[in-house]
Amino acid sequence: MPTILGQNQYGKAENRVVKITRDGDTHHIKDLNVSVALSGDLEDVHLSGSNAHCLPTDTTKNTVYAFAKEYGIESAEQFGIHLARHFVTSQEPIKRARIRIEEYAWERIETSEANSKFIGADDVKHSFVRKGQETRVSEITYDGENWQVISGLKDLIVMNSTNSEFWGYIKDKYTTLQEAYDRILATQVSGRWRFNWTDDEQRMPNWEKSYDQVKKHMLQAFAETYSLSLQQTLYQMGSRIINSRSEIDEVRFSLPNKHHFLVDLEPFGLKNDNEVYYAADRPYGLIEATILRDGVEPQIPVDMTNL
Ligand SMILES: O=c1[nH]c(=O)c2[nH]c(=O)[nH]c2[nH]1
Repeated sequence: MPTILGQNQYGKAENRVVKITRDGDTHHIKDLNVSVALSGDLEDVHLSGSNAHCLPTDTTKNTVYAFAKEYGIESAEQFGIHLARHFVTSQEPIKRARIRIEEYAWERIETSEANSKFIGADDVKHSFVRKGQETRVSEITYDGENWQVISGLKDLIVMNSTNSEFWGYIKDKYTTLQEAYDRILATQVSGRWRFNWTDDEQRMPNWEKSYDQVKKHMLQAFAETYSLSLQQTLYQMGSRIINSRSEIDEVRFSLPNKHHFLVDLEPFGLKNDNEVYYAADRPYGLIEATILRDGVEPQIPVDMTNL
């Protein structure tokens, strides 16, 4: 039976591009997920195996990253218009380009009072929390005598666009990681904290206020820590909570290291001055630890995902 080729399109989907614009020590983020779909005179590619009309999907990916550097990302729409026009006007066989973009919005983390005196500003100029609510979780257990209350959150995404280094680690024959003296540090916080309240109904913590304060201290510690590893940042976040909230004795964090790799733009004659990053989703480093008030026994389960 004869067959014909119907509608077809191709391109690289979900190019995760993060552009940091540095205005002195004030940084701005644009964080996009860009999908390219091209169509045109592509019958031969499908029917005869000739790739003479095929602009590789790999090239469409490189174009997204190179354009982020060359033209910047003013808005998703402007960036999409630029890309679509480029593909259609620069390659004869390409007649139509569809650029789909998801944008993730970030807002600045407000600084603590002590730090604002120190830096003379109300927010940390390179620390961001992704917009959109985290999920708040809690687990309450009662055995007829004692209560155990564990609260927490998941999917709180944060980023420092500077003040993060990672070097001085073990190097064996499988180590290829380059030491980093100025990298992006980003994570999706999953945290649980245990209250020391067990039975006194008169002295119950104010759960709502406690949650807001814990989240605030956690974010401030993330923003204000000059990080030599995510492990060190995690410990600072936990101890800031224990030290500022007397109702909490134990904190556990599970922090995926959301890697941002600098894109090599040299092949296109462009210098990437810590501006354009590829935001990888997997694999990721996973850093987990419990921080305890001195003298207390750990009770938060190690595998928090069941919580
Ligand atoms: O903060 C980090 N901690 C690590 O243990 C680690 N390992 C790695 O490859 N990168 C990083 N970053």
